[in-house]
Amino acid sequence: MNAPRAPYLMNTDTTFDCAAFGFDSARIRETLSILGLQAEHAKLAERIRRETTGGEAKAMVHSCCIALARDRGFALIERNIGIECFTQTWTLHLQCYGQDFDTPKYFGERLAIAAAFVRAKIPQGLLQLQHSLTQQTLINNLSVKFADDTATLGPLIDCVVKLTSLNVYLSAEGYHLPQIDELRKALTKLRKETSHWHQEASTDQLTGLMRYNTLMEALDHHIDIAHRGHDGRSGKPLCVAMIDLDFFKKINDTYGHVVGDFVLKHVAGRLQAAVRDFDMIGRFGGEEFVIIMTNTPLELAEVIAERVRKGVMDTPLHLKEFSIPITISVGVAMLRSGERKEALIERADKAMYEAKNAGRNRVMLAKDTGDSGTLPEL
Ligand SMILES: Nc1nc2c(ncn2[C@@H]2O[C@H](COP(=O)(O)OP(=O)(O)OP(=O)(O)O)[C@@H](O)[C@H]2O)c(=O)[nH]1
Repeated sequence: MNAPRAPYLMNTDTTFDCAAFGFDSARIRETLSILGLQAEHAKLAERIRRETTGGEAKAMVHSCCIALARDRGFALIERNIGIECFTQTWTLHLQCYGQDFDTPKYFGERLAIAAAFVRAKIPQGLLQLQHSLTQQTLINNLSVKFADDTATLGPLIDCVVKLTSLNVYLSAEGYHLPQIDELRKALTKLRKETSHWHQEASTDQLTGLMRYNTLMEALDHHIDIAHRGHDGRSGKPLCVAMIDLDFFKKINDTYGHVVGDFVLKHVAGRLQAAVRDFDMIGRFGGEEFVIIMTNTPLELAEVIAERVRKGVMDTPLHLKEFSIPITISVGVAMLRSGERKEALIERADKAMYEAKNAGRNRVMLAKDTGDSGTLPEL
């Protein structure tokens, strides 16, 4: 006889797929082996069905239910599952007691029942109590039936205890999966929120570029990498470009502060379009930006800075009837051996002011940078 399906699972989307609960055939075998359940127990279970549960299942469930009803959680079964459904399922399980206990179907159904209990918000203890009452009733019945035949009674009781262990174990596992799923969902949500807040905290609201603090942290980090493992001569080249908009005050004065903000946003976009994917751009403050170029010798940094300058110059901002020409002045400096970020930024800033003094809209290199390709000594 095939094990009938538990009634209160019929209207759910629950499958009896025990693989979904992490039970493949190897784990089923392992579980049975740990619990000491073997082929002989199939025969013993069949005897138990014949002697007791086959004909007395209904009466057994009825007496167990009286005991179970004393538990406060029982009201939840009444409300969320329905007593008839619950007792029907229990009766069916008793009628098929231990049948096919070594099959994925047996495992899947018990795991799914526990999951249905979780969904119905019924405490795990109640399901465990149900198993324990079943065991007790079975042992009582068998003890009465085989009072004079302890040789038969012993293995039957052993079989009941082992099958109860299996059922209790499966109900605990079935309870954990939805709980782990919930935890996983909560964790994913938390991770998303954290990454959102991290993004918010590290991004300049107006331009979408890195904020000053994040930019400086990144610079510190990459300077460490550039210095690390070298003997003062063989570190990886790192360059920074300090960028300042030309006559930005005039733009503000002419078109207003709001348009000035649009210009800053527009320039940020141009900078991003002109650099390489791995270059880092941040807003240094007001109308100043910084590009960090890792693993980049000075000649290459100059080429990139020139591309950035041209990109901004060639793309005026079109806003309503206005076409606002924008230019930038850029100072580029390459990290020297042992140099910290403050000194590096200062040299790039100085070069940028030289670009301003030389007529603006140009790129100037910090003079004392030394040979490109290696970190020059101080
Ligand atoms: N719209 C807008 N303006 C800003 C912002 N931050 C700074 N500014 C303005 O940027 C202008 C910078 O002006 P200055 O430092 O005189 O420099 P400049 O006019 O660009 O001239 P040079 O740098 O010498 O070419 C000031 O008017 C600031 O008010 C901002 O977030 N939005």
